[in-house]
Amino acid sequence: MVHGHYTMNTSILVSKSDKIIKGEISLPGSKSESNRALIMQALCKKPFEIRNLSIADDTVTLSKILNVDIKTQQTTIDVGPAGTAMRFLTAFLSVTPGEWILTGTHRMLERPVKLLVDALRLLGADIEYAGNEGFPPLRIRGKNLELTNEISIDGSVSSQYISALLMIAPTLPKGLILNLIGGVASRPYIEMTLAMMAELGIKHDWTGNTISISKQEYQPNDLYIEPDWSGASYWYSMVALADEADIKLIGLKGHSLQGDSVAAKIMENFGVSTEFLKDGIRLTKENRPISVDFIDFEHCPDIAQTLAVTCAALKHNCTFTGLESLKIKETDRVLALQNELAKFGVSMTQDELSYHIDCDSIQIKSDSMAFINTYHDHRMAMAFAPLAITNGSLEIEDPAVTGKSYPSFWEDLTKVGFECKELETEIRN
Ligand SMILES: O=C(O)C1=C[C@@H](OP(=O)(O)O)[C@@H](O)[C@H](O)C1
Ligand SMILES: C=C(OP(=O)(O)O)C(=O)O
Repeated sequence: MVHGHYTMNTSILVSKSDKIIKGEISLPGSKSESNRALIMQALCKKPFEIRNLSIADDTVTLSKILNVDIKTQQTTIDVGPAGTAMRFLTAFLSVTPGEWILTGTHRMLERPVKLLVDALRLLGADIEYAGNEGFPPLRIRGKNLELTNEISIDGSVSSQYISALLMIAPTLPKGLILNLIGGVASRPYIEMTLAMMAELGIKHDWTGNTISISKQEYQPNDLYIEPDWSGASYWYSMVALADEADIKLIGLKGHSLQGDSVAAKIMENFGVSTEFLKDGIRLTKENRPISVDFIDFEHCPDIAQTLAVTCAALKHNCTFTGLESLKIKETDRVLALQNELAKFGVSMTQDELSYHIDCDSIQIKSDSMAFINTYHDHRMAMAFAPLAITNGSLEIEDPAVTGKSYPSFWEDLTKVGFECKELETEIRN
């Protein structure tokens, strides 16, 4: 069985002998909801429980930081590759007494935090760059933030900066008035933050571009974490690529806090029907022509790779927009997609803010054996894996990378008839 502990120098051979997928899958809890719940639990003076907390590496890391490292006053806090942990902790540690160095993986030190640091400094935070200006590592001295209660932030780069500020807002001496300028990217994630805060009694007002939160105490209330819709997107892709499919994803709901639940609507265009059941959702395949040639990912950036590979596998030309934030995630995801799709003769060309997936020179053949590089990005591995259905098999670099959000991914593939064989190889770059 393929599960869990891979070394860096492995790849995985994923094969599928037919185009039929059937089974029941229990996805991990949402990492976004989990990481918010953990921060709010740490900010709440009274205890409460979090049920179905994600098993994602990023969540395990954040939980250990909050429950062990900070409580034992460790100076160096290492978030690894977890972007939400980095951004949420930048704000959290700014109001937590102590002196902290906040750092992460090599890639984390290339992911910008300047807009968030500038905003926190305006509030009175003591943060210095311990490496390059604008990037982690950060030296943070936690204190009361008393300079002002009204600031502006550019909302077009990452919603994580805004979520980070909002979660500490009720604990600030005069609350927070946050003006969003320059647009709002990944908006559903901000709505998720506010909705989860509301579950813990925190009121807010969002009028126009201004979110106001007065000083309030988080009220304890047990939280339930819904399964991960971003992880569900790979199952939608598999169903879209199959000739025959019947997949139940346990626990998912139609009305979700997760913006990536829009996958159900987008994937309808690729012949995937979603039936909402009491205890989950059921995906089935209808063989009909694809009915979409333009998709905007501004508010669901994490499923862009899934859709790019789905289009490539189905030889469907499509235009994507809203990919700006992909360049500052686990890797430059646009570049990574361009490189890996090119291996199949699929191009992804930019025209101002649009990207065209062009499959006219495609070479996906059942006898060709592709090797997919994953660039330390869980979503590269998971987005390409469904291609085993149309390609017969493919080899994917560094299977352990999926642990960031979905550690049981390969094991779940084997449940629906994929063969996943771990291979010892040198990582090919
Ligand atoms: O707040 C969150 O949980 C997230 C917000 C999004 O980031 P951006 O707001 O930077 O797009 C998303 O891509 C990330 O995976 C999780
Ligand atoms: C972008 C992601 O995560 P983060 O920004 O939290 O590292 C992701 O999971 O796709």
